[in-house]
Amino acid sequence: MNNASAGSVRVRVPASTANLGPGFDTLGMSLSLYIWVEMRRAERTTVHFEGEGFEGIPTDRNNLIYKVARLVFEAAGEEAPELAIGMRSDIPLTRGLGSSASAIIAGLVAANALVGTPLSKERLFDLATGLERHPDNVGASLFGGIVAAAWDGEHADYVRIEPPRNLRVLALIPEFELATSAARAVLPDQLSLQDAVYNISRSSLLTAALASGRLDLLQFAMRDRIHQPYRAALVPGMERILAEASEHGALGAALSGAGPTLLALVDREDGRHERLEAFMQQVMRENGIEARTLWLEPDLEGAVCEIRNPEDLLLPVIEGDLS
Ligand SMILES: Nc1ncnc2c1ncn2[C@@H]1O[C@H](COP(=O)(O)OP(=O)(O)OP(=O)(O)O)[C@@H](O)[C@H]1O
Ligand SMILES: N[C@@H](CCO)C(=O)O
Repeated sequence: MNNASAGSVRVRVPASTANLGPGFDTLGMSLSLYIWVEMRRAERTTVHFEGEGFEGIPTDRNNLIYKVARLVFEAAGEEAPELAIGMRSDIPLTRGLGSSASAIIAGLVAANALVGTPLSKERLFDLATGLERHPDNVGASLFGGIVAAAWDGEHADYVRIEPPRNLRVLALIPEFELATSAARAVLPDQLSLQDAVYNISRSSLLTAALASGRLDLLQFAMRDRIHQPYRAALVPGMERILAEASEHGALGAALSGAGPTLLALVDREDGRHERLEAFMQQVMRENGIEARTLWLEPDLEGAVCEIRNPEDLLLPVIEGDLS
């Protein structure tokens, strides 16, 4: 990711799914949906969006990407400059696919490259986790693959796991938005010892199963008692899909992050993909929810700096820019 003292940088960052069922705030997996962010120093901060879905997102220094870029300049001992920021994204916002985490990672990685890469990936991970408050989505977006991570309030440790080769992902994305803050507000302050043990055992088994390619264990290991049951009322149809997806060919199913997207993990060689997709769509329809499906792969690269193609700039050339 060395892009020392670049005048202008572009990064590509994958979406992610958090929790994978029981691994609440600790397990994440990156997905083959992307945000691209271009950044250069400018006389005045501007944010330029390409594509839809950014209505209401600030286009000045209040933009999330500008704010996180400032942190990098400050950590590198530089005064934060004004920035021209351009972005394009395939990641739907506020749907449980880690849009805020991928934007944070994009801002950090792009700004770091702009200053000459003074901060390590591990330092960027700490900064990102400090902003999101949990390391699951940001870890997966930064490192790619599957990430198991823990945060002590200042520092996040992690292990990256290469996803099993046969793993494919079906995402069922409802039309409605569900803010992470709203989906966290329904969670209880305290848990019983039984529920804590239930989740620790499933989450440990799930991590070991993913690391060793034991896809046969996912159905059992992806069960959860500490967040999905409380969030079920926010996502009509979720309970039935999680309970029955395996009968239609899923290896396991979960609420993606804070929802409302639902995720089924499948074996790419299983012949029941269409049947599973039809089942999940039908349950949503029966609950009066419009939803679309996307077949995705685990992303293996995480955040990468891209060489820009001069014919394919996200940022319009702005008179007076400094590069
Ligand atoms: N590219 C972006 N630029 C600026 N702000 C963004 C961008 N992407 C997301 N955000 C901010 O993040 C918010 C969504 O964050 P939220 O945590 O609620 O959902 P999510 O990250 O999509 O899902 P989850 O965290 O459950 O996976 C948006 O409403 C917006 O304020
Ligand atoms: N682990 C987080 C992911 C959403 O950002 C949650 O489930 O609330």
